[in-house]
Amino acid sequence: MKILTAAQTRALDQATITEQGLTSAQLMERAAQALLFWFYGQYGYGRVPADTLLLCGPGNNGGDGLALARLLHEANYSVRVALLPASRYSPDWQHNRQRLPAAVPVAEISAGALPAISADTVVVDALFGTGLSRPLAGLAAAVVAHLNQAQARVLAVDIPSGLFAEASQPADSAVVRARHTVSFGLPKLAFLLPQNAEFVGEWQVEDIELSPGFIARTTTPWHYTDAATMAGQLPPRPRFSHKGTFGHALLLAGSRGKMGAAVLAAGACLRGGVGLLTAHIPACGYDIFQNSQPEAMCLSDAQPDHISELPNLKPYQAVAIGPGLGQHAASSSVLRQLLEAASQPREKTGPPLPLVLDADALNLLGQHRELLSLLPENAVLTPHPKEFERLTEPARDDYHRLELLRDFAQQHRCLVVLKGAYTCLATPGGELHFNSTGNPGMATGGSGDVLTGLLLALRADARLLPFEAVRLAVYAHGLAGDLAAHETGEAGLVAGDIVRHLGPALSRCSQRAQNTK
Ligand SMILES: NC(=O)C1=CN([C@@H]2O[C@H](COP(=O)(O)OP(=O)(O)OC[C@H]3O[C@@H](n4cnc5c(N)ncnc54)[C@H](OP(=O)(O)O)[C@@H]3O)[C@@H](O)[C@H]2O)[C@H](O)CC1
Ligand SMILES: [K+]
Repeated sequence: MKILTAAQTRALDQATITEQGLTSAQLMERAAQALLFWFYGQYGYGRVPADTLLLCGPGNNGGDGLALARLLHEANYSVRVALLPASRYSPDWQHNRQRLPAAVPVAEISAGALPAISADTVVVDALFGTGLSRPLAGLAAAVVAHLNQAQARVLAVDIPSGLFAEASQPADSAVVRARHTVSFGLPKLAFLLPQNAEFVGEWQVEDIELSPGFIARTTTPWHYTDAATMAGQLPPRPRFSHKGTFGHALLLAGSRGKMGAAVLAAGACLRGGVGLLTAHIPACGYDIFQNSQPEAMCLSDAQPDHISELPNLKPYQAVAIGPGLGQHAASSSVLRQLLEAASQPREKTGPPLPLVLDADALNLLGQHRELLSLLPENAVLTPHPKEFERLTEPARDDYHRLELLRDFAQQHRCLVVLKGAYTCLATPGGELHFNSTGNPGMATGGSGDVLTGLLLALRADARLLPFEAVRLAVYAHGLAGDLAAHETGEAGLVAGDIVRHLGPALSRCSQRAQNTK
């Protein structure tokens, strides 16, 4: 699914109207119907809230609010409308103002007459949408402050008022703190950034049949990976396949006290469908590893507590390094040797050896930035924001972090998985793909090691292109976490639960699953 700018969204509106032979008021009616269904979903037919207040601005966002007020009134909700005065109202606002039944109370907001809002009022925030052209000030800001103070349940129409769709607003500007946001057609970039979570609340996108042709023609760096994107992305295993078909992966992981990271990554790699897995681990971990991962082969390092040797890379189709590695100088030297070896083309024309770098491998890269120039094309890096900062610089805000991320992936021609609530995959071509799966239960030790193992398995599978493999791994990892949380709850979820659910998660992304549905 694409994510468009506010300006592109306006053009999308126009294209939809033209292509489908609609009036703009008819498109607005679709938006209002979608909002009505949200109310039905929340309150059913019999349990309507005692007091629903619609705050309506002067543009089409306010027009949506006015249309919704009519529909709610017709559905026997007790509604009242408060209008923000302006010198100009959009034509569709005027149309819906006229259609509002006289029985619905309407008041004009003024500084001395802010609408009454109690904690029991359900408030629809239809003040400003994607037409916001500057931070809120004056009366509009006063209304928002008044609303936020009331702690009422707020539904934002399209986007919380005062929030820009794809840029930061000044730190102290007024923005509605919504509990729910119902948006139309496509998600907005703003919804995916942690700095906006307090405003956006729970969000959902409702289909109002916006022009698919226009969306397909429109270019954007931002994408949202959802179930529809991922259906059929994992190719079926051919009947006459053998373990060599799916690649032999090498995992360099573990140090004294951190062998669990190696075990979890290995478990994920095996559940990710790899043909063969060899783990190279410090000698202290040999029994631990062999006992817990009998399906994997194990190479023991000469050093008891950390990795100091790079095995011969010839047998392997992909290598991951980092989980539980530690930051010993000898392990740093192994990382350097690995990068040097991987940056040489394997065969004369073939692609470089697929690499996955995680955890301490990233910290070591941050300490030795000269190594960045050795990264082979399409190397996969999986930093969380702090690790990413060590590779680049502190970000001013979440939008700036996205710029740094995009630049880094383009400059080093690598695939960067910036981990978070909406994990963002940056490609060498400058695209940013936000992931939709996952839950806060996955914010627990070992969860990243599981992702590394799964990435290793899918990068070893030569049937998948580098970007496809990484996007699939990120999505399936989050989905496995979601499936696991159904059983354990979020608090009770541990990384091993994610490993156990990788199989079902991957099969939801497989072609066979799609065909049999
Ligand atoms: N496909 C869709 O997404 C659909 C969206 N719909 C809804 O339409 C809005 C966008 O409507 P638009 O009229 O473009 O914009 P707004 O309603 O957000 O507001 C525009 C008016 O507000 C003024 N404005 C802007 N910023 C401020 C501010 N800081 N303070 C005061 N006034 C402001 C602006 O005036 P200008 O001076 O900037 O010209 C306009 O008067 C979208 O969000 C959806 O809710 C459709 O209904 C269906 C399809
Ligand atoms: K709004």
